[in-house]
Amino acid sequence: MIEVHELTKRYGGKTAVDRLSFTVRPGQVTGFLGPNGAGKSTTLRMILGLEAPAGGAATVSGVPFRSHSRGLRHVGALLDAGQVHGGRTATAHLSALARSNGISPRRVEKVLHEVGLADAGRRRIGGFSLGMKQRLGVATALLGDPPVLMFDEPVNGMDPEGVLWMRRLFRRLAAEGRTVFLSSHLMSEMENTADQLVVIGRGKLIAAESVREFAARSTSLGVVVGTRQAAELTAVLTAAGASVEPEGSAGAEKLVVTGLPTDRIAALAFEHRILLTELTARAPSLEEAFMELTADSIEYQAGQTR
Ligand SMILES: Nc1ncnc2c1ncn2[C@@H]1O[C@H](COP(=O)(O)OP(=O)(O)OP(=O)(O)O)[C@@H](O)[C@H]1O
Repeated sequence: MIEVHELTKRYGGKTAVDRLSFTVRPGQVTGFLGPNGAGKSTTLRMILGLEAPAGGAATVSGVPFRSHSRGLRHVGALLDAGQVHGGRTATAHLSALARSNGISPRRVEKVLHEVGLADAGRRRIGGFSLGMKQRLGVATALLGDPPVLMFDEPVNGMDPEGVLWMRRLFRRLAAEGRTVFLSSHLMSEMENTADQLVVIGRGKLIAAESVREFAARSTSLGVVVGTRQAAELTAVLTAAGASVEPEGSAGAEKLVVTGLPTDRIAALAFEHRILLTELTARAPSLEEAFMELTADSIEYQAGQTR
């Protein structure tokens, strides 16, 4: 469990994280979402005690991270995969961490195998691709078999096969009862992976809820109705209070109806003996819901000066 309470961080006059509070529970994958510069990395660094907050506090399994001796056995984190000593081999890197955290050296082979780097253990990290460095970062996070895992933009630089592998890994780690917290600026990365979402913008909490609740928040984009009796149906639906627009060109056989639910549209069509060829509620994608919700908190937008 990760608990963040009123966490605040300022850089000069700028508040990067603003009285942020949320809880990340075990047994689930929780996505940490926000546009670029929202304060995700800063929050993760404060949870890990790598930066001191200006206010508030964060605990991991009930205590501040710094109070955990042999930290890797309590929290595994992948923050910046590029930040490893390039001259060392993967095995040497992991072995040194295992020693200083009181972890059995046998874990090194095991985690290298787990992340698909079993054959690369003797190679120098400096020659690794970005995707391999991400895998090594995951191996480091898993080394101490910790109950809490945090990953900052983990799929950056991974190929599609690697992304799929990571998704499965996150799901499995959560199914094992661990707390799994992943940051991303892309909703599409969370859509098939996360159970819960913590969404922030400009350092402030925007939403903390399940993916399903998040999707339900966004306003419906209307119902697409197909019929060969478009004029007749338009008159009936308009009389019932809906607004009706032809989809695409005027005179089309598809209409976009807002202001009435699908079952009411179907009932009215049935009553007036109008045959429908399609009846589809247009739900916005999670990506659209995310963009709608964070639109006011984007720092840098193309074509706009602030
Ligand atoms: N060391 C620093 N000194 C000054 N400002 C900083 C520092 N680190 C972060 N910031 C600022 O704090 C804000 C939050 O940055 P942070 O990296 O936490 O955002 P993020 O959500 O992780 O973004 P991204 O998705 O781009 O990584 C940004 O405006 C950033 O410019």
